Amino acid sequence: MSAPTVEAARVDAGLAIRLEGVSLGYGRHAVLEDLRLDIAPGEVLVIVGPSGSGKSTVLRAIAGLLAPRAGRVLAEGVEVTGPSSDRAMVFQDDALLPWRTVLRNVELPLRIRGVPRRERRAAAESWIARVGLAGCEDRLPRELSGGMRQRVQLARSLAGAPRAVLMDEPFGALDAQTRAGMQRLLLDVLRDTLATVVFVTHDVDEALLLADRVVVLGRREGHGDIATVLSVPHPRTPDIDRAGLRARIIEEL
Ligand SMILES: Nc1ncnc2c1ncn2[C@@H]1O[C@H](COP(=O)(O)OP(=O)(O)OP(=O)(O)O)[C@@H](O)[C@H]1O
Repeated sequence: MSAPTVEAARVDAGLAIRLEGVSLGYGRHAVLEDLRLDIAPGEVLVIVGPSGSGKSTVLRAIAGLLAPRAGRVLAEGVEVTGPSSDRAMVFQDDALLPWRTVLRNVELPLRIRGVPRRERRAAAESWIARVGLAGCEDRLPRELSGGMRQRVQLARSLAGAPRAVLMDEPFGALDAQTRAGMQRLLLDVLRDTLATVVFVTHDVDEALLLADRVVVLGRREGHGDIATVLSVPHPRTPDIDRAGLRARIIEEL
């Protein structure tokens, strides 16, 4: 049997993700209960909510890093029981391997998929150029700025052609200008990928800029620790009442 190629690794559809009555927590601490959410293939779904509302916890469950206490997380109808290269994570903290160069970090998901050396090098170089880092292939992560390291993370997560990209405050540590540049870059690269994106942020304006749909995790009176979910439709139409939508999200927080 021949080794898989980049072509074979490329997917032509985003992942459909379903949270079916999912309850999540740590030890005796319940974080969320009976969460129901359908994320459509190719959708950019942004989760906002106050600190501690469980945004990262939901993302971990979708990534297969945290098992639900009740209910199921389904990817394409199949229960998620662990991590998969189909679902790539991008973290706020720098999750690059510090001893590997930019090129070798970006190549990693392709190597894991068994893509032959020459092909994975070409794909990694093309992604590095795509995120504006051509010429930095041989640098180590510590030789890069925070914004550049996030670009490498983005390139690495997309190089493996995942069907879903799960992003946990990826731009949270960046200054305002670098952050705005990364948001533009993300919108640009997402146009060319069919991957489903689940993006966690504190920032309502970032949510409105990136999202097809925004989910607000918020605490409601009488629900104690248990958060509820509110979906705000956000069609990409020029006449959308952004101010009204923003006010509504802030009201729910
Ligand atoms: N590994 C863990 N062990 C125990 N409790 C945890 C763990 N991770 C998170 N928690 C708790 O679960 C709750 C939800 O945390 P989570 O990180 O999902 O919230 P968040 O909305 O992402 O917060 P933030 O915006 O501050 O990152 C919090 O009360 C937190 O203290």
